[in-house]
Amino acid sequence: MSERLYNVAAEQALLGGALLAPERLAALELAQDDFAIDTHRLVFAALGTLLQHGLPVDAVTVAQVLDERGELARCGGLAYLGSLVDATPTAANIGRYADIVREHALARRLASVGVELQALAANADGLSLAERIERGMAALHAITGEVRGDEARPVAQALAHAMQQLDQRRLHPGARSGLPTGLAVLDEALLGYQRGELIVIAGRPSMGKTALAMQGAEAAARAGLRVLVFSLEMSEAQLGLRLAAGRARINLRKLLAGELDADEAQRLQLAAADVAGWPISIDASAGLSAAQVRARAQRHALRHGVDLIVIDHLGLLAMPGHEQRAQALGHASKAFKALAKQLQVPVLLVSQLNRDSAKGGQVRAPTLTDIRDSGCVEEDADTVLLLHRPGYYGNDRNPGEAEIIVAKQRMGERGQHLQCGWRGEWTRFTLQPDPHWRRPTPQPRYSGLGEGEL
Ligand SMILES: Nc1ncnc2c1ncn2[C@@H]1O[C@H](COP(=O)(O)OP(=O)(O)OP(=O)(O)O)[C@@H](O)[C@H]1O
Repeated sequence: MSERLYNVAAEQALLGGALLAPERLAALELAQDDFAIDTHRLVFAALGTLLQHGLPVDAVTVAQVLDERGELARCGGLAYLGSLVDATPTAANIGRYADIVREHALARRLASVGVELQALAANADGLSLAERIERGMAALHAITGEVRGDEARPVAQALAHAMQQLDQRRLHPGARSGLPTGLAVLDEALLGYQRGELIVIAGRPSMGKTALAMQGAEAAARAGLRVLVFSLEMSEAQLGLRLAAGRARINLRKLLAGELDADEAQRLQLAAADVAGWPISIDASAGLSAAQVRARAQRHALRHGVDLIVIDHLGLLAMPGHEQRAQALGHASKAFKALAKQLQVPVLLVSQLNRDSAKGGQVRAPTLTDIRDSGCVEEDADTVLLLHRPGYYGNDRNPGEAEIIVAKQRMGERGQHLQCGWRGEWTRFTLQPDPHWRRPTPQPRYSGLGEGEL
């Protein structure tokens, strides 16, 4: 074993400190495997037995237990235990010794994951590449979990943390607990997009699902938070342009048609420079499966860190051939919920609802039952937002009116219909519909004038 993977002196000092101040051992939450040296594991186990039975702990009593187990000679006898105590003048630094020992233990675990990764690469089990990557990521995450202390916590500890957060909120009323959504009404209703949650943004085609998700991405990025977008529908360039046009409040169609005036062109330049500085990464690979999205997100999080993930959209994910569609969608939503929890980030999942036929220019607002076609999405999501634009369907409603229906929310009121505005030319939701919108006056019918009279 490489010397970098263990530290004999720290292990000795830790055991010496434990013999001097055994009462401090319990709080250090060490395990036998944390020691690299066999002898030290035996000494630690003997110490634990004495503490468990409430018996006094010192070099002599530990030697006694080791002797009863026939392990004393292997451990260098009472002399070795005495030397551990002698070499440790005080137990004051025992916490630091424990940290060093634990860090080396994690480094050894990392090395063993390395071996596991090599075995996965060799693929003796005949798994798909995506499955092997996912298993590798899971093995690595098991270690990162230990680094961050991500294990079961007593409810008292979890509650103390939550109460602290509530206190902060009481001191700063109006402050969000989650990430900014980019829309004030939504910030208020949800208190922001919450970490660890799967948030589904659903709507019929062209309702502005991508727009709302990207407004959240923009708001997060502008606050310095790192965003990862899986764009299965649009290329990186298209999405980048859309962000810049939205930022500059420029009509995307005019931009694409090369019809910007000098002022707009300058605004676009400035906006593009601004957008280029945002911490947004876009993965626009086509045909990714849910397992691949999850594995890529985990890898990205390890390398660069991430605060928000956007997946646009569920229906475009590649589904494993052997699975029924509903089953595959169910696996996808479960994978994304697990991802949100594991990385402690909000995951915004865009999902398309079936087109509904307009009756007399009116289309009913979507409801939760409309997403039942999408497997267990409704069950797995923490929050479901349904988008509706009554004016989209060519009736006399203002096309700038939009409604965001909070159809599901785990920790808050559901069924709220949030009224806001929509500016199609910027592909953005706004606080209010455009107040200057007027229904176009119907064109006079052809009146039978002769050509010369026009
Ligand atoms: N230049 C423009 N002027 C007016 N409206 C526009 C313009 N560009 C895009 N839009 C509108 O934006 C909407 C599309 O926005 P977005 O892509 O966010 O919706 P979506 O729900 O994600 O769409 P899809 O179902 O196609 O994935 C459409 O209603 C479209 O008409």
